[in-house]
Amino acid sequence: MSKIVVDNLRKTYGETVALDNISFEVPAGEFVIILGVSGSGKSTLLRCMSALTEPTEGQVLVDGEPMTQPRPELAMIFQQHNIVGDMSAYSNALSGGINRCGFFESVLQLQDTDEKQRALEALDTVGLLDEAEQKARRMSGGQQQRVGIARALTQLPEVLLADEPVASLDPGSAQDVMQYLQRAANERELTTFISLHQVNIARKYGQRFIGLHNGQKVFDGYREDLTIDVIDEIYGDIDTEGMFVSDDGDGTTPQQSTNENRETGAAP
Ligand SMILES: Nc1ncnc2c1ncn2[C@@H]1O[C@H](COP(=O)(O)OP(=O)(O)OP(=O)(O)O)[C@@H](O)[C@H]1O
Repeated sequence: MSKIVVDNLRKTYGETVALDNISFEVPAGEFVIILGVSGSGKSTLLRCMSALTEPTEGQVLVDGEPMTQPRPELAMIFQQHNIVGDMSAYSNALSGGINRCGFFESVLQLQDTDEKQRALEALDTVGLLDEAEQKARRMSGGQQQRVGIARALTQLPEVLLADEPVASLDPGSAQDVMQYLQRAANERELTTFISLHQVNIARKYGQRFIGLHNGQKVFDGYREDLTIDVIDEIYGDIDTEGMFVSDDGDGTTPQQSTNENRETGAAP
């Protein structure tokens, strides 16, 4: 588990201000959702946190250490999961340990038993142990994303950063992937950051929420504070109606219940 400090992070691309002096602290083990519309700066924030992108100003500290280059303790999961289709789920998961063994050792799968055990445990965490030998390209989009999560877990990270991990999935697969991310974070006590644009999924799984709008942090709080007014501020002029429509199990949308709760004064 690692504590994260984001300190006055600013990133510009020419005239475009992708991140505008973002600061927050996240204690070890928290499950954080970064919310915002396309272009609000979510990917840039995650990329700066993992040192894949160099900030223009400011810094990210992991347990007090500035992030100046990518480190294996921080694993990144992408929307397009970047797994190798011709390799099995197991081989993809095993490749997450490449930082601990040499390139050729990894390509030739000469890892030791511990490494192989880690890959199998990671597949187990994401519910794919029975599919370990399945070629990744024969798997569904949701399963492929879970292979991507297993590969990240084999890295043995302390921090998991997932950039829109469910954006290209159908609603059912999106819920599955979120459940497995939550399970992985809980079982392995990971500090977790997931960027999403779907409010309903964010509310269902998030513990803490950071809202970005035009590169600025407009919200930082917990579920009970994520009111409809806050959501309006994060999403601006965009109609959020469609972002709430999904299977949450009780037949009401979070937007409805938030409105109802506001009227009755109850917590959402
Ligand atoms: N490499 C880059 N070069 C130039 N501009 C960029 C680059 N990366 C991001 N931007 C700009 O920075 C702003 C924030 O982009 P970013 O991708 O971080 O947003 P986002 O919320 O992740 O959006 P999306 O969900 O569409 O990826 C946007 O205006 C985007 O066009």
